[in-house]
Amino acid sequence: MLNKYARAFFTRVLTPFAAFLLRRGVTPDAVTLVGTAGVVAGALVFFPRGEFFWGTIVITLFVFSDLVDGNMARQAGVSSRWGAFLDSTLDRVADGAVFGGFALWYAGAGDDDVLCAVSIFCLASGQVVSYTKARGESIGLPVAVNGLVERAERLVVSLVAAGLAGLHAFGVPGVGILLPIALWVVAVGSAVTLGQRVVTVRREAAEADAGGGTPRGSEATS
Ligand SMILES: CCCCCCCC/C=C\CCCCCCCC(=O)OC[C@H](COP(=O)(O)O[C@@H]1[C@H](O)[C@H](OP(=O)(O)O)[C@@H](O)[C@H](O)[C@H]1O)OC(=O)CCCCCCC/C=C\CCCCCCCC
Ligand SMILES: Nc1ccn([C@@H]2O[C@H](COP(=O)(O)O)[C@@H](O)[C@H]2O)c(=O)n1
Ligand SMILES: [Mg+2]
Ligand SMILES: [Mg+2]
Repeated sequence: MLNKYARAFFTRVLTPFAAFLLRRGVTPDAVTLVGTAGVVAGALVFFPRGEFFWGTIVITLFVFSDLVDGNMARQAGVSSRWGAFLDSTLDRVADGAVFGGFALWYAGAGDDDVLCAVSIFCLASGQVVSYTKARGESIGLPVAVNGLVERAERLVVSLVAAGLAGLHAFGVPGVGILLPIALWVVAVGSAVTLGQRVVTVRREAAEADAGGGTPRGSEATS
């Protein structure tokens, strides 16, 4: 949903900044790499210590690089298969760090086994949700569904909640509950999204197989 409705807005807002970086000789790949490093550092330095406010601020400063890199590549006319691969692969790394950071907090000083497990479920299910699309497309299917909770939703819901929960450290009462709520929402939403994508791939695969088309890709039927 956010990908559909918010992307156009952020493209407009970030285009001048992307153009500025290109003029300074910065490459889209550099933005992809630095952005991912910033998200990973923000998540793994701050979240395991329960410093959710500062962790979220650092991550937010870097996570928008994921919208800037593609914007730069398109403006410069250098969009490439390598860039697409790098972007998607490093998205998985960044997501792993964010939800891994939550899991480390709950496994340590946060001391909550259930929320640790929910965080790990968010991490794993998010990766599988993305994999369904990548694998479906690799065997020549359109995978014409995005589902309830895509990556943008997973990040926005969990980071907004983490940022607000972090205000607890500044004396704001009652905000600590927001992060557990968000993690449960992302976990349930990811499970629903996984179901939506699997059902779609099953239908598309049945239609393609019935049509007698040859599956694309060397491993298509493995
Ligand atoms: C006093 C208050 C304290 C609270 C502070 C909180 C402030 C911070 C709050 C929120 C910040 C969260 C921002 C998160 C933005 C995430 C943007 C982003 O990275 O989106 C990525 C997404 C997908 O990009 P790709 O096409 O490159 O990725 C594909 C995707 O990963 C697929 O995965 P799947 O969906 O299938 O699981 C893969 O299949 C595919 O391989 C991969 O290529 O981009 C979008 O979706 C575009 C829309 C982005 C919408 C962003 C909305 C932001 C909303 C609120 C922003 C709040 C701004 C606050 C600024 C504060 C500054 C300090
Ligand atoms: N280093 C990069 C990063 C991205 N691309 C291209 O942009 C597409 C992703 O666009 P986003 O707006 O989601 O970032 C990606 O599929 C590539 O075509 C690139 O070339 N190099
Ligand atoms: Mg990107
Ligand atoms: Mg990306």
